[in-house]
Amino acid sequence: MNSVPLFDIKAVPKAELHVHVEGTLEPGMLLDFARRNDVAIPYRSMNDILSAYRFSDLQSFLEIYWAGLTVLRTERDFYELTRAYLTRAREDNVVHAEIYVTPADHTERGVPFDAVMDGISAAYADARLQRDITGGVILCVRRHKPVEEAFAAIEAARRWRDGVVALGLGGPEKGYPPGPFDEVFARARALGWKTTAHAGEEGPPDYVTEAIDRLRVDRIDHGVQCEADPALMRRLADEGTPLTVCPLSNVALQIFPDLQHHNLRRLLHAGLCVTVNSDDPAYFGGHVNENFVRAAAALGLTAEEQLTLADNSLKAAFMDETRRQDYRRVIRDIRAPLHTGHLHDD
Ligand SMILES: Nc1ncnc2[nH]cnc12
Ligand SMILES: [Zn+2]
Repeated sequence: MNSVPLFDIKAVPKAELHVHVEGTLEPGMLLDFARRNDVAIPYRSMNDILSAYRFSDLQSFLEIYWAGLTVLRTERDFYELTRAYLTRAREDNVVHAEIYVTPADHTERGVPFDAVMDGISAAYADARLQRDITGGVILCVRRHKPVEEAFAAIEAARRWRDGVVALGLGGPEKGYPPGPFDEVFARARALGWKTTAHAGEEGPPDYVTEAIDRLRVDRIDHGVQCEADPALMRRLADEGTPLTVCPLSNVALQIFPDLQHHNLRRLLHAGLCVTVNSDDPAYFGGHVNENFVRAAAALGLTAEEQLTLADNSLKAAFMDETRRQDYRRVIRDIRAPLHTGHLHDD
């Protein structure tokens, strides 16, 4: 008799809520796009690229990531990049994906706003039909730039309203609290948009509090630093504010020394609505299922805990209600035999 649990995260439908499309640019694609668009890059081979991908903190990563995204120039590039991500995500049983894109990182290099948004929107339209995956763009505004840039991005993006699921805040965190963006976020809310912000990734718990109180966000991206503030932890649990946690990203950027020291399980047990995401999978070593599998192995996450994490992603998604309930029912059906002991291979 064998009692190895038959649990495979691939069988579990899930939403990915925190992934930067520019961070899905795999090294092979980066080299191809550089060649196709005649963009000079500091790498000649995959090995050059892979040896550059060692980071000491968020800033050291962002510098490499900003250099990499300069190879993206045309609508076709954004289409192919997004299509490749959505195809890969569907293999992980992602049924709904909300991808961050930062148009200002591209428009400041002369890439038209339309090329970014049209390319991504076309990839979503095809993926919806061909792969039954839904979602859309989280319009990312840059916290280290003037708020005027953010207001302009919102106005420019209104033409793609059907494809934009939310406004988000990203970029270097330390020294850039979210508060100054309060009116930007109020504008998004007035347009009926959902909102989210990176906070408490490497910045202090106060930034999480500020994002909730001043930006009035629906979700927090990362948020792992909240543990240093027990009152904030209780508040996040009581208010059910979802955290889009990215375990492999946090280790790659040395926020935790390794996955064994990640606080994901503690946050879950404190009653927070924690989700698992990839952030920048081409840079941090894995897509969403890899994040689940590696975190589960390092932290001893049970099947029950992993199902809760996946269910939280559906609860926290900005998605169609019927579709949400359909997939939450699938998770309930996977969960049921756990309680009757039939999951074991005996
Ligand atoms: N982890 C991260 N934090 C802030 N901004 C980002 N842009 C891409 N990845 C990011
Ligand atoms: Zn991020």
